[in-house]
Amino acid sequence: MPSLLGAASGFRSVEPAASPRSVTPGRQRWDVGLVVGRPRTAEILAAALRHIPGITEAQASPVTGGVLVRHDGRLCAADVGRVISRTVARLAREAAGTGRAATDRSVPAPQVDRGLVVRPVLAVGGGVAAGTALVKGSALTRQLVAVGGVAAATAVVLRKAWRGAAEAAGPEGEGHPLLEIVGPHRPRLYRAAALSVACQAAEMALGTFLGWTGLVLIKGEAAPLAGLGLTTASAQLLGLAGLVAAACAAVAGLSYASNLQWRRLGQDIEHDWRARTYRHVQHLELSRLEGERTSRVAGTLTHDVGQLGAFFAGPANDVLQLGTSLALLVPAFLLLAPQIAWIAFLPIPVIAWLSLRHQERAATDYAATGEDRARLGSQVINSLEAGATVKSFCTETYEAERVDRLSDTVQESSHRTDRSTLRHGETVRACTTASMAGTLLIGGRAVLDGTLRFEVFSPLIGLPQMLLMRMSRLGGIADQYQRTLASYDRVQRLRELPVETDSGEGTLDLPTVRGEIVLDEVTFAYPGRPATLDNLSLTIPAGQVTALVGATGSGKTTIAKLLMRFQDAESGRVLLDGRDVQDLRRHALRHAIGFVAQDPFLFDGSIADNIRYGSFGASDEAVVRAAAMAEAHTFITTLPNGYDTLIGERGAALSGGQRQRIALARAILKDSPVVILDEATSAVDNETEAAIQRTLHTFAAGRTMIVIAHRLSTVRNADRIFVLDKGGIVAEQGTHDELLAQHGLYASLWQLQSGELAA
Ligand SMILES: Nc1ncnc2c1ncn2[C@@H]1O[C@H](COP(=O)(O)OP(=O)(O)OP(=O)(O)O)[C@@H](O)[C@H]1O
Repeated sequence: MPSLLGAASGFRSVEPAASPRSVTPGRQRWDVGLVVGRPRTAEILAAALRHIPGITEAQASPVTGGVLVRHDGRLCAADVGRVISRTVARLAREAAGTGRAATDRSVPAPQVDRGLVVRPVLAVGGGVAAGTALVKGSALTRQLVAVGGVAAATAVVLRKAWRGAAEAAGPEGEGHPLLEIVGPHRPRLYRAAALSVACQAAEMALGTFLGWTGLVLIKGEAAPLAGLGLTTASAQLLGLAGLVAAACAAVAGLSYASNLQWRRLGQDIEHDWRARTYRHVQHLELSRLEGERTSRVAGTLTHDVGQLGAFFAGPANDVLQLGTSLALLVPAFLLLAPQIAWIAFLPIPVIAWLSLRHQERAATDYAATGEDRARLGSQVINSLEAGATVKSFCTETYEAERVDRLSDTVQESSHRTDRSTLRHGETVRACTTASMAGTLLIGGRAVLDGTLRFEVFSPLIGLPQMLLMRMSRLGGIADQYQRTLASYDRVQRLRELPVETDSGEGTLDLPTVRGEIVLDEVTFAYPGRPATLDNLSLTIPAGQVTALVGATGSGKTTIAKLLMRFQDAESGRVLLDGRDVQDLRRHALRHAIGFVAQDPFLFDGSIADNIRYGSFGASDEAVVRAAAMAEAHTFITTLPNGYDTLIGERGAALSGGQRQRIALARAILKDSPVVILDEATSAVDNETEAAIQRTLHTFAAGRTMIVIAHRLSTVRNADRIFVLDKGGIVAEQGTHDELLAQHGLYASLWQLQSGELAA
């Protein structure tokens, strides 16, 4: 284990706070305040957790303080919790400073930062020089030293902010998170930036022309215009009218063009990230996808991705305009009125420092608010989807209270964030106002003293005000920046989930697939659960109907999942026509298998669209044929719009049996050599099921069909029946008659069910 001292240097007091955010089988999310803003600490915590046997993956985010841990069956949820708490506590203790050196070789030893030596020397040298200049120098030198001090402070603060954000992007980051967000759209970013700079310059010019106009009215002339040959006051006013009109037009045109570019950039970024992230989500391993809350994933794809674009559509433009104002104004002031430059720009480092501090403090709040919102969204969707269950149990009030409680939590965390954001905004505003007053007073005194000419001071009064007004928006910008980083972190976490990859490149020629399936000593366990299948071996012959029946939870569906590679066996092999399914491309394998799940999913659309799903080129006739085979045609034709009937979300406008028949028709239309029907007709009546079996008899010819069912009448005609018991053990096998003759589990189940039927 590493000594954690190096990572945590710089802590004064550290609370070992670690609280669980969500715990699901095999996966936990925790909030660890200790790592917020401390990338190296986060790195070491993750490395330490990864060392623990049973923990398969650990990530810690220095932006949000979120720690994600995945573990296998060796650790139960409580063990993982204890391990995280203990590790965080140890990290905190070592952070407090034991004086021991880092010992873990897995974590790189801290590099000696040359800057740590050079920077203090420069700072002391600069300080001595500045002090001497202030004591012994002329008035002008003193002013210049003050301006230099302001500029240096600004540079230090901004540099720290930029580096802090870049470090927060993590060691794998290509650069600053904002540049990573922009990605391939940098050309548009540069175009938008150039237009903003031009627009800002035009605005400054406009401000100057207006200042000159005031000067002409008060003093009778503006010296710079006299140099252009405009000697009389009226000629100067006329010239200024033209200049102001031209500057106004330039500002309007450039502002329109730059805003358009920024907005386009925001939309491009949003579209790009959404498309890329959604594509990634579509290719996630099914087990990973099932481990994530749907509403959380949906929230990331909508709200968080939207936030990435929104930052560039608005605040990024503001930052650039601010930068341009600074770049133009600072030299102008230094050149024309160095006496008042320091007071005009004093708020800049102060505001930048305040913004930075606000950003650090708000990071955790934003992450927490985001999580609370995700939980609320998930609960709302769950409650709405469970409408019938809620009403049947009369739990409307209970559900409303659950949402109320979560909403209260969101409200509280939002209040906290809002309070600190507003406090920050108002502090910034107070600083800018104080500076404006200071510029007027000190500049005015300099004019009265005769050390500053009124003609010079007058046009300059308005310009810093423009800048400082803009600076008052820094609070909002820092707020948006923080939200954007938090959103980016959530998007990245989603994109870090592993996608399905093909370990083998094997393809299948569908017409030649016979469909023999062999499970050879297969063992499989879901994360954090005991083994579902324990050394299971069975052979499903090609071209026959094989049934899997048995106790609920005995692993029948799991066998189907292993065959389709929704999950992979821990040991043993699953073979299709003698080839290990892991050597085949997943798409090739899945094209060869038609699957009707226990709870089939129907999309919001027409019946025809749903049957055609996955076989998009199928003709109308083929759709009708498949529906007829699934005994669905008759009920479909009785609907007012027939095959064009819209069935609502998840097929809500159909009965359970009708939904199953649509799903069956979809699998029939796929026309694959292997078909798995997992309780595919459990919701249809006996008569319809008998009819389906008659038609499926023709369909099954030459295919391998696996039928999973609890209702034994569904499987009695199967060529072979496997009776599974708990732990995925084959308790009995044979035909219906053979199994009855064995007087075992199957026979007693049959007696029970046929007795029920007869009763
Ligand atoms: N995604 C999952 N994560 C964790 N455990 C799971 C998951 N899916 C299934 N299980 C567990 O695996 C075991 C086998 O489930 P499976 O669905 O294969 O059983 P089954 O025989 O098809 O049951 P049934 O007849 O009720 O449909 C059960 O104990 C179940 O709780």
